[in-house]
This record gives sequence, C-alpha cells and structure tokens, in this order.
Amino acid sequence: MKIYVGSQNPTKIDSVKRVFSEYEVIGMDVESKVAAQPFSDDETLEGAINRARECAFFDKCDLGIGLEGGVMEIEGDLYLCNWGALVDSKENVYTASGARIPLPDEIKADLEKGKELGEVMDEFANKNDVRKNEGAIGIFTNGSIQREEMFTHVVKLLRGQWEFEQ
Ligand SMILES: O=P(O)(O)OP(=O)(O)OP(=O)(O)OC[C@H]1O[C@@H](n2cnc3c(O)ncnc32)[C@H](O)[C@@H]1O
Ligand SMILES: [Mg+2]
Repeated sequence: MKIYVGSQNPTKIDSVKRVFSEYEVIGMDVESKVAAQPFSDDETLEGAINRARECAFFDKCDLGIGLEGGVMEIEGDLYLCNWGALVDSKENVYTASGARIPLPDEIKADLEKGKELGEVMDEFANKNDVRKNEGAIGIFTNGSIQREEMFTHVVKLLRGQWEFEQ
C-alpha cells in the first residue's frame, strides 16, 4: 500500500512513516489552498483536508494524508493549532487535531504583521528551519514535545479512526 503525504516537510513525512511503518510513505508537493499561515481552526483543517484529497487522487494511491499547521485565537491569546486529514480511496475523510499551547505576545504581534510562524520562530530562536525540526511547540515546551511527535499523535488518531471503520 502506498501513502502520499502532502508535504516535503520531514517532520510531517517522518510522523507518517512512524505510524504507518509497514507501508511505503511518499511526500509530495500539493496545494493547501489556504493562506501560508492559517489563522483559525477552520482554515487549518481546510488546508489539511485539501492536501489529503489531492494526495488521495494522485496515482490512485491507497491513502492520502494532509497535515497543516496554523494558529487560532482564544480570548485574546494565539494558540498553535495543527490539523490532520486522511482520505482513503473511497473518498472517506477522517480528521484529527493536535495538542495546542499559547504563543507569547511578541510572537502574536509578529504574526499579526503578516509574517509566517516559521520565519518568526527562526528569528526568535536564532536557528534555521525550526519548522523542519523541533517546531514552535518544541521551543516553547523546552523540548518536551517536538513537532514530529505532535504530528505522530495526530497521525495515530487518523489511523485509528480509519481502521475502526475497516
Ligand atoms: O512545507 P509545508 O508542509 O507547508 O510545512 P510548513 O512547515 O510550512 O508548515 P505548515 O504550512 O503546516 O504551517 C503553516 C505555517 O506555520 C508555520 N508553523 C506551523 N507550525 C510551526 C511550528 O511548530 N514551528 C514553526 N513553524 C510552524 C509554518 O512554517 C508555516 O509558516
Ligand atoms: Mg507551509
């Protein structure tokens, strides 16, 4: 069975490889069809579903998976939010979200100026490609939960729901 993941980001591809270790997992560039920096649960979820759908329709693969990172506001605080979607060959759609933590006000201010979180995190942490490594969640949990681990949890939730229906 082939599984296409709608991203070239290693944290996303590796999380799918971890959960579907017995399958061939391939990352591919697809369009999320939402903003590069989604600003709500709805928009982030939509991006994940769009990525998964495009993957599922490509090359008649068995499963398409989309993972999308975004931010959403609760009572004035901006939280990291992450959504995943799995689309099977029958076009069934399964969805799940990841853990969320609030972002510091200075990060929120930068995002409101229109910057992408990936760029803001690199400046903040003085590192390159935080988004492809520990992620904002890794930085702000002092390394407790890294971006790949957070996505692994999301992909487990997707696989479990899909298997429940088989
Ligand atoms: O190549 P793709 O799959 O698009 O992966 P990405 O790292 O850009 O990730 P998303 O598009 O899913 O996330 C939307 C934006 O939020 C950023 N982002 C999301 N979560 C992040 C995190 O934990 N750490 C750093 N940047 C993050 C990301 O870099 C983008 O600018
Ligand atoms: Mg992106």
